[in-house]
Amino acid sequence: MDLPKGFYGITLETDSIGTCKKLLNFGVQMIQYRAKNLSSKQMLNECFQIRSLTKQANVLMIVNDRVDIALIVGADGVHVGQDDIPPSSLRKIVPNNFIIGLSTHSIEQVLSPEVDFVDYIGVGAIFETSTKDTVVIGTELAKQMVDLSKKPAYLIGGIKLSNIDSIKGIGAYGFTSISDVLYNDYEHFLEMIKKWNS
Ligand SMILES: Cc1ncc(COP(=O)(O)OP(=O)(O)O)c(N)n1
Ligand SMILES: Cc1ncsc1CCOP(=O)(O)O
Ligand SMILES: [Mg+2]
Repeated sequence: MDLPKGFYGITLETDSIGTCKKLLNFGVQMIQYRAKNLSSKQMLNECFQIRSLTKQANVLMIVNDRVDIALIVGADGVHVGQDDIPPSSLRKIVPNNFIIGLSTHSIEQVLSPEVDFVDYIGVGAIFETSTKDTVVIGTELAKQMVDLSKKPAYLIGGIKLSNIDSIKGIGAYGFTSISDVLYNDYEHFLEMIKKWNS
């Protein structure tokens, strides 16, 4: 399956199953399981449930950080950060066609040879966010990164209905938004998608 253009969903750690179901009801085509504070056993249990839900819906499932869990549950891919196992090493243990995503925060990271081993990059954080303590790069640097990227880029970080107009000009392949999508209703999500596509 091709990587979906536009929205890429990410679950909320406090209710991974509920937020996965919400994203599925919204019609999201790719969902990342993201939990930073659970035990491996809890994560595995949740990932088995999310694999079953996403499989039924024919939706791509990506696991954040944990390639071991992704492989055990039969997820479609893994998303890693700059301090995780590098994509070139991951490729040695994952099946063919396994999706690998990599977070990037600078031009140097976008031009790194590691990007040759990934299917997409994450670019951010674009704006301030309370979801993660992270560097904020702003829209100008994000545009330069997207322009230089050989791979599809998803924008992330502080993206909301109220600021989505200001990121459209970046020309990214897609975007993700955790809190603004998951703390609001379907109408809000539809408005966001409408603005992104306009
Ligand atoms: C699509 C996407 N882009 C970036 C990230 C952030 O990943 P990372 O830098 O590893 O931070 P954590 O999500 O692990 O806190 C992402 N998860 N997804
Ligand atoms: C995981 C992550 N990586 C960079 S910013 C971020 C959090 C994005 O969450 P929100 O959409 O709620 O700002
Ligand atoms: Mg990570």
